[in-house]
Amino acid sequence: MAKQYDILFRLIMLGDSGVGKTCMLRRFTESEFDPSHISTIGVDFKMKTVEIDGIKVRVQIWDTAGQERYQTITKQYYRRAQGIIFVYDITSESSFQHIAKWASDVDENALDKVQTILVGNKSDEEPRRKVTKDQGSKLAETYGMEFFESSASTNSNISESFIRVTELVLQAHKRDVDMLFGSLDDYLDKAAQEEENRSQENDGGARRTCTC
Ligand SMILES: Nc1nc2c(ncn2[C@@H]2O[C@H](COP(=O)(O)OP(=O)(O)OP(=O)(O)O)[C@@H](O)[C@H]2O)c(=O)[nH]1
Repeated sequence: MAKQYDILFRLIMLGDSGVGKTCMLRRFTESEFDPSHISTIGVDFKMKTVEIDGIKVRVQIWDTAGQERYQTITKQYYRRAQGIIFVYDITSESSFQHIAKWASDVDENALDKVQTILVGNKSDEEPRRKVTKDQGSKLAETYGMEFFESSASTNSNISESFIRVTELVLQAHKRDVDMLFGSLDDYLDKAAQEEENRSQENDGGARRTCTC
């Protein structure tokens, strides 16, 4: 059977227990909202295919447990993610403060090239708001991330957040994607050129230090 997508990326959702990670994911992948809170145990995942600039991207989205006791397990998934969605709840100041902890865990465990965004969920809960939009946006700026406020309940900014992080991942891996879509000739020419460069370097005895 023909492949239904062109490229696969892994995204991971991180944030305190109860901020709405599972609800956001269900809203995005199944267009559903379930108001009950059944804490995720360890890690769960869902898939969805989105089309960006004519490229069919299959996203595998890992929904992690926010509870502290599962963090040894969840950290093992960080290195395999190309994109991360940090989530806090706009009605919970502590979930917002803990973003610093989630971000530092990612610094220690994730890939250098990983793309991140910050999402303040439950924007429908305006009367119970504890974290202003400005605070969210400033924190995101500090970490060099893009920022969204979303609501899984009213379906506000849910697909926008998931699609944006996928676009960022796609841009960050543009070279691989171009290679995938370039003609075989281009690919072979490039491989031959690289091979030639390598053999010239070896012949000259020159050694280069990779700074990547
Ligand atoms: N008002 C409102 N409630 C929400 C929203 N998203 C989630 N909730 C509620 O918040 C609670 C927790 O949602 P979950 O999605 O289970 O939270 P989680 O972050 O996955 O929690 P863990 O699995 O324990 O890490 C549930 O009772 C949801 O109904 C939202 O956008 N608005």
